[in-house]
Amino acid sequence: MVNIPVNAEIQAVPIHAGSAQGEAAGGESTMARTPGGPAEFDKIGPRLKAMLRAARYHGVELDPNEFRAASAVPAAADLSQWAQDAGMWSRAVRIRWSHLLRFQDAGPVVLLFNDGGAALLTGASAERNVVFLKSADAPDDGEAVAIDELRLSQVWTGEALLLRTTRSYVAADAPFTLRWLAELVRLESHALRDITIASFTLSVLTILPPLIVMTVVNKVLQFNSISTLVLLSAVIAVVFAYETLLGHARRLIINVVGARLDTKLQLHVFSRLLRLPLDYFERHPAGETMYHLAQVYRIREFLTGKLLSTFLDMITLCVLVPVMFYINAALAWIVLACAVVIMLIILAFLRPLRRRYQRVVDAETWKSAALGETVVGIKTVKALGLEPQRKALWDERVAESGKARLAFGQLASWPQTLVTPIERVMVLGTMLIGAYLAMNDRTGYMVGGLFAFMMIAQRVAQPLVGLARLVEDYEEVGAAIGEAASVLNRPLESSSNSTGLRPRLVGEVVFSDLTFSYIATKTPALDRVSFHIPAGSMFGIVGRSGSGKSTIARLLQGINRDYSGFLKLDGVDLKEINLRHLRQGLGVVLQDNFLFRGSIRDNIIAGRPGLTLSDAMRAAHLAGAQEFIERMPNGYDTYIEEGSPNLSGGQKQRLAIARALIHDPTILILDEATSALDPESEAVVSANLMRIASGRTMIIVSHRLSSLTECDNILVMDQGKVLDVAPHATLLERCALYRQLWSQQNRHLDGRHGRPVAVPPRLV
Ligand SMILES: Nc1ncnc2c1ncn2[C@@H]1O[C@H](COP(=O)(O)OP(=O)(O)OP(=O)(O)O)[C@@H](O)[C@H]1O
Repeated sequence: MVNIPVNAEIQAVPIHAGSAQGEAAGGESTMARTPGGPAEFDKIGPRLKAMLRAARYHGVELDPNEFRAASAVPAAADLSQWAQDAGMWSRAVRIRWSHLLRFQDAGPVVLLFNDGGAALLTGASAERNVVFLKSADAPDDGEAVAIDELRLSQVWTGEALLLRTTRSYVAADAPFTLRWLAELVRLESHALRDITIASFTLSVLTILPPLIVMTVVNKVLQFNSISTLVLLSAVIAVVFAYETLLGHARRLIINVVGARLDTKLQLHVFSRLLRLPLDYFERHPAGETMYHLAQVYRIREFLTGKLLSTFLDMITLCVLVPVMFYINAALAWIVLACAVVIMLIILAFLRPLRRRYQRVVDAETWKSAALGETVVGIKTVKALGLEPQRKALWDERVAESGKARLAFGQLASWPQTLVTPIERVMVLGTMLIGAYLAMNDRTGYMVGGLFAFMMIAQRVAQPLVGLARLVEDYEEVGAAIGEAASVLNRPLESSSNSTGLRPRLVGEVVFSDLTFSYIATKTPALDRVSFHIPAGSMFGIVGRSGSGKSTIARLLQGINRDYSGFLKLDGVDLKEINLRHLRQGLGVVLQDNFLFRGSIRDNIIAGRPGLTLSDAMRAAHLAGAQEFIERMPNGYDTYIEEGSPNLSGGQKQRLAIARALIHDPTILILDEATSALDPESEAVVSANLMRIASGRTMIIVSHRLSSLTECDNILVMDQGKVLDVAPHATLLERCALYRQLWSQQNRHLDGRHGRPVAVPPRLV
């Protein structure tokens, strides 16, 4: 690693050969991949450190756990990708000394060193011919060291990483609006420029055939000029060949632009969807969300289809309209007048059409919600024989949407009906008037001109009508943008995944005077709740149904953050902690856990980087799942379908526990995780609880008091308030509600219905 002495003027830079290599290889790659354990600043290698500091200067907190290295020593490209993934603008560049001298007041630039180290370039002085470097380890207020070209060249690879916050609207946090879409299109300006040039050229070429026809009629036919005919044939052949090639190239570019826009839109939509708060998904049916998001495809089709083709048609118009006036001004005015009338008709229908279309959107939303709900709840539908009711609901929703579509279609056909005769007048009317004018023309040139005009008028009519229709289509797309925005523009879970503190988590939890109410509820779910969970302890939460147990677990996961009072994790306010960092330190097992389609191994690893089969086996062993997995035909490669129908409830639950344990979380929350298990499965999980708990804070929410007796402390909740916190034995003595719950659950073991005699299961 290159050590840059603090408070030193120009001096030799000592190099500890190999040390950084080792640190980078050992420190970065293992830390970056260590399951769960948040990488600590001190333990990561110099290149990551330098990047963290440079990003911090721009207000962005990079996460070392998200760094993906292709090689042991982090390469410039990987580092740059890391910053880009966090939403920053970053480039890995190879630059010369003379360029370094230009970084006088820019933000820090990361310079990579030959030995795997790195430093921050914080400024430069062209007069003194030095740059100012700071070691990645130097304190924030430490002075930078002036280094000259010779000394830097001994250690520097010539590579630098430039970073800044992105200024583009096409950023992950930007709202989904027309402006955002326009910016998305603008980013394709090179391709659009090429398309425009090609279209303009093609438009110019379209003038030639009518002019040639005019010449053939006026000159060749009238004067029998064979040589002119031959020349015109040659021109036509060249024009056609050129037109064909250019048309092909234009289609190719349009295709590429379309695919790129499509990809960007889809990536953006999905990344925003994932960052919506859980609250949103709890309040909106899955079908509704999916329908709204499906509207994004209509927007994309509009952008790359109608909008683009109308834009190209406009180029054609700009070229053809002057030619039309050149050939015959009177006829040209007739065409323009017709176009204006068409435009007025379509504009008159816009408002009523918008209203009817809104009804279609509403009906479709309800229809999709019913479909989604039925698919998600199909087990309940079948079990309770609710098919007729669901069918009746579906029939009703389909009828409503059919009615709305019919009403819209009927109204939408009116402008079409009114526009068609005017379109005909535009073409045929001009022909008749043109023929009349030609008959009275004494020059003899009018006939050829009329042919040419007819050919051009046909080409002009289409774009003019298309332009009018674009306004109508825009209404629909405006509605589609509104629908997609109604999902995508909700407040996100955190302003950005790249902000917030990333403290080292130990597992101490403190609730102090915390009050929380769910939206649109009157009574608080938690009312001035205060308690303390020491790091590494086992903490139980009990209480009647609705007393606020799961709400405590939700707040700990940062699902809801709008509470009053304090919730601190290792002394840091939870609201200040980076959400992704927080959840990486947590493991959560719920009563009903969703397993994804894929192998058992994939489900346990759940796509976390750097984890292998042996990590999955270790977690499965800890969760008591190893034995049944090994008995399965394909062991860890056994395929699980969506919703895991081929696993029992107990097996599913143990897999979920293994999945929560694989990244070695600092805090493990079991929210009614064993409540629905059969006694045998529960016994297996309980038997492993102590082993699972070792080295971490365990929070167990449970109705079954017998599974909490080994806890260091048990919190008794009632109607959102803390009733008591104490170990099992103490609670039995002093907490009436706890005693009552205990005796209710163990009545069968105690004939006297009084003092508990049940022996809780031993946890081993
Ligand atoms: N998403 C939500 N939106 C609105 N209110 C909610 C929501 N979740 C819970 N509540 C309300 O908050 C209160 C506490 O609920 P919570 O789920 O925390 O209780 P609990 O003790 O875990 O209950 P149970 O043991 O039945 O799971 C209840 O009155 C419940 O109706």
